[in-house]
Amino acid sequence: MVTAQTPTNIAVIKYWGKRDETLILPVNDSISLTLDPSHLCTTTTVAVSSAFHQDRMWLNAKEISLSGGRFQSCLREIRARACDVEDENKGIKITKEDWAKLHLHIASYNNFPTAAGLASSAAGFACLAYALGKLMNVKEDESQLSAIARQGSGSACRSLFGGFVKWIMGKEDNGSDSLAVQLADEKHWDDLVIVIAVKETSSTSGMCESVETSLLLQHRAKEIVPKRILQMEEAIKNRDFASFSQLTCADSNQFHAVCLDTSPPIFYMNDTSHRIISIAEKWNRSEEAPQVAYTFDAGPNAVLIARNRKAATSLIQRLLYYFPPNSDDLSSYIIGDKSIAKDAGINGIQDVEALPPPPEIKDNIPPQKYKGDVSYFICTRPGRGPVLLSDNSQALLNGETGLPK
Ligand SMILES: Nc1ncnc2c1ncn2[C@@H]1O[C@H](COP(=O)(O)OP(=O)(O)OP(=O)(O)O)[C@@H](O)[C@H]1O
Ligand SMILES: C[C@@](O)(CCOP(=O)(O)OP(=O)(O)O)CC(=O)O
Repeated sequence: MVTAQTPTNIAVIKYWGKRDETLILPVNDSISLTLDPSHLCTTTTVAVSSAFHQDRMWLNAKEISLSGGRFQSCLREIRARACDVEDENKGIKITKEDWAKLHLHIASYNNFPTAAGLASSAAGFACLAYALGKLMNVKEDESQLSAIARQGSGSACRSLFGGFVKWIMGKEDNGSDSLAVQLADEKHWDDLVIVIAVKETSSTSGMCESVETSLLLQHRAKEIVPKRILQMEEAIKNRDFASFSQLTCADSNQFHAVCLDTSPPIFYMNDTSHRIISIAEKWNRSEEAPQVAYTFDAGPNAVLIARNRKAATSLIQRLLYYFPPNSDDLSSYIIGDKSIAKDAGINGIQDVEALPPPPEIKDNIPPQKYKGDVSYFICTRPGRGPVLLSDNSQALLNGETGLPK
């Protein structure tokens, strides 16, 4: 039995469009930032036993079917790379050939909402590939494992590493060169603070329709992204926040423009998303240098990246000014790293009510507030890649029965 923990990630140069739907091969490279797994992560336990009669999986304590093509691809690919496992003390001997006949039990838990626009599929499939790789003594490195996670969900391949990660689209038809590499680890640019404004919605993907109908997508993949990838790599290398912010915002906006250019058009952002963009743009323009970058995936949640802690405290003040909570319970309104709100002088609802309008609001009429339009905020930072949890008390399967605890 093996238990692993894997982070989620947010793309700053987006993946949108596949050239192969089954292998999940993209039409362009993408770059992401891995988020701290102490705030958003998947934990997965995988177990093997000759007493198991079939492959079974439990997600968030409910049994789910493994018959889908994406799960089957991951299981097939990992089994094909399994090696001998021998542990004399535990009396375990499994040969390379045995793995094809043995069945698996898998239990996984996301410490954040599943299928709500927070990239559970990314953390989930990365954790599955990583945990199975360890269980089956797969000798390949994280990049090779990323090519397996990719077949579960494209963005999952980028969760095999911490820090900044690039998914290289690759050229081969069989997908062997479509994998993730680390650009810089999580310590390289650890001033950054991430605030996610969450409005939970179920996610639907219109990626396939975009590929079929959007001319802008073709132009983006061919002409825009290749240059942006180079500029983004340079910005990350130099910790150049002005370029990083400009590229991140422009790429998110272009991805949503592609969605609008799809037939029928796809709208992922809502009024709150648009308001957050305006707040960030207005604030950035009022300062000498950009303080915050924004990016949105296939849903309305805003992912805001502040240049440092000081900017993050100013950001949280602005966000709470415009989007005060519906209830007086701040502890469930700001989750994750609560120290940012404390630094911003926000200890209770009275501090939110006392916040002055942001200085960039020039006219004397206080701007409108949008109470309750954000469900909650998650404060986090750049995070590390997958790890094994060796303490058996953290396992999600019972070692005796092989069933969820
Ligand atoms: N821990 C997990 N282990 C394995 N698979 C998972 C896990 N969590 C989620 N998934 C898979 O991902 C699917 C949800 O992916 P979906 O893309 O709908 O939502 P999301 O990734 O949470 O949000 P979004 O893609 O909009 O950011 C689940 O139905 C399941 O198949
Ligand atoms: C908008 C995105 O978040 C798209 C992510 O798409 P998925 O990885 O969820 O799609 P599949 O490969 O079909 O599983 C941008 C990104 O993460 O790069």
